[in-house]
Amino acid sequence: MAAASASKSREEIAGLDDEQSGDEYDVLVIGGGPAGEVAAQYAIAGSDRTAAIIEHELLGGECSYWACMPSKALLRPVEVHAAARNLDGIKVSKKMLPEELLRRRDAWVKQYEDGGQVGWANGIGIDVIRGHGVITGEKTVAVDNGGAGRTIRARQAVIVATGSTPVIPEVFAGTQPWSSRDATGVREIPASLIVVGGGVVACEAAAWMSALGSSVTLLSRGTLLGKSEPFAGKLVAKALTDNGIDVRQKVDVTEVRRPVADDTGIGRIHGDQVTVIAGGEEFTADEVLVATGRRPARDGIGLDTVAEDAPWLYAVGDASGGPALTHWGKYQARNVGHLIAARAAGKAEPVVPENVPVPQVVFTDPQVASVGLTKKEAADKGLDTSIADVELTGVAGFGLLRDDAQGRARLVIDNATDTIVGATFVGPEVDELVHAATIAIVGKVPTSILRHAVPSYPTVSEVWLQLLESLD
Ligand SMILES: Cc1cc2nc3c(=O)[nH]c(=O)nc-3n(C[C@H](O)[C@H](O)[C@H](O)COP(=O)(O)OP(=O)(O)OC[C@H]3O[C@@H](n4cnc5c(N)ncnc54)[C@H](O)[C@@H]3O)c2cc1C
Ligand SMILES: NC(=O)c1ccc[n+]([C@@H]2O[C@H](COP(=O)([O-])OP(=O)(O)OC[C@H]3O[C@@H](n4cnc5c(N)ncnc54)[C@H](O)[C@@H]3O)[C@@H](O)[C@H]2O)c1
Repeated sequence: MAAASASKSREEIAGLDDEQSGDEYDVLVIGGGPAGEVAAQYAIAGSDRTAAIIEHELLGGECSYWACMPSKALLRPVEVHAAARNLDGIKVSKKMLPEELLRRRDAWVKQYEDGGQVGWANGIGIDVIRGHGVITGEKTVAVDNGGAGRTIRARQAVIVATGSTPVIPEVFAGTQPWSSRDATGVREIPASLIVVGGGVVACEAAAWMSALGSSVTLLSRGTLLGKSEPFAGKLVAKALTDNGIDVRQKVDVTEVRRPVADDTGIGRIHGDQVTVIAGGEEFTADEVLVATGRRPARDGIGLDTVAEDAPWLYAVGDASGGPALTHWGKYQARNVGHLIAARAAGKAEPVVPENVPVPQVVFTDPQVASVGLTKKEAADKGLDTSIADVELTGVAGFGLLRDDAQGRARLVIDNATDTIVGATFVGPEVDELVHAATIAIVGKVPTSILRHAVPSYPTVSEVWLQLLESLD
């Protein structure tokens, strides 16, 4: 499943097959993750324009096979198990079933086959071209598929949707640590695992690897989920610790030692025991997962051959450098697709509002569901705000969810407009709560009006009543 050879030079790729260099599409997309797929779809929808997606691995991208889908397929049973273990009237075994969990993961990643996605693309008139795409000049992309190769021209637009790659700090050089692909694609469950990082991948992966039976130590340079409201990281750290994970915060990794093995296949243990020195202490484990962020995959795709502001060149998804989230990439892709379609049809360009808030759900237990600005981000922007804080335990519907339910919610309100600019909910199953806040922010609904949005009893949404009344 490795990428088609990227080792040929751009000149070699460009000259691979002159016979096929007459290929043309209206829209060419490099990278078939969720953002690339949606951009292609919207760019040609309802027209006779043509589009092709160039993909060097699996159509569907990181999200479908190595990120969102497998991680959530693994985390959902963990959450349901915790809920069932904490509900009077239900008795369940303390044990999870690791082999069954991995089978569920395999089903959700379609056994790492992309036939379904290719069928979808072809069904809506998008061609899928296998190979590694490199921009070689104006509106021109060379495709290296390890064989003849092709040079393809775009009549209207080239969209870069190449995703992102993990950032591995220098201290891990030569130690072949696990990346998020190994954690989501786990085949050999290490008896002990060190997770380095305190962001979303680190927290989620610590949770599912612990449920699979690994003894997990999490080493975070800062506090957990440092980009969120501080209470989110605190509640998640407490829950991970209560579940037997050794959480160390504010420790820096200064040294890593490990003899590596020949077999470093995805999800296999990559070598002998690893020793990590962090915060002056020595930690030893069977494997180490590095989850220290990602960067846009923009190297080696020929962007240096063209002006980045060329009017025919677009970027969507993680490759754009915006928030690295599937739903955000798809939102960008819908906007870019609509824009390309409008330009092709000579119609007015669609208007995209400014400051659209970014939502995110971290699928730990408790979950962290947030949108827009944190209290600190609002203060940094110079906004005069009011803060509504509520313990979710005071909400009847929340208490009914499970006997151990703990959580907290916060609204950040801009006093100048009396509208919400940020919201965070932390607790089990709060994921669906956040969209109400997203709608309130996008709709700029004043809190005086929101008071007339009556939540049903006894649902968790009653937290909205308490949040708004706490402002009085
Ligand atoms: C472990 C993990 C869990 C995550 N969970 C969530 C989640 O729950 N919710 C969420 O919103 N986000 C989640 N994310 C983030 C999400 O996966 C990304 O934001 C999303 O995949 C970005 O989509 P994309 O289309 O921009 O890029 P990708 O999904 O990375 O797709 C890019 C595609 O381009 C291809 N490609 C790259 N270069 C070339 C080239 N030169 N030629 C041809 N093809 C190329 C790649 O093979 C790939 O298929 C998670 C990330 C990780 C790591
Ligand atoms: N549920 C979701 O929405 C979801 C799930 C997983 C990933 N993602 C997205 O994928 C992207 C990547 O996730 P991530 O967790 O890798 O990144 P992140 O940016 O969320 O977290 C990176 C973590 O690594 C730490 N770090 C950075 N450099 C370090 C270094 N040199 N040494 C030690 N620690 C270091 C940071 O302090 C931070 O805690 C994010 O944008 C995230 O939002 C989303």
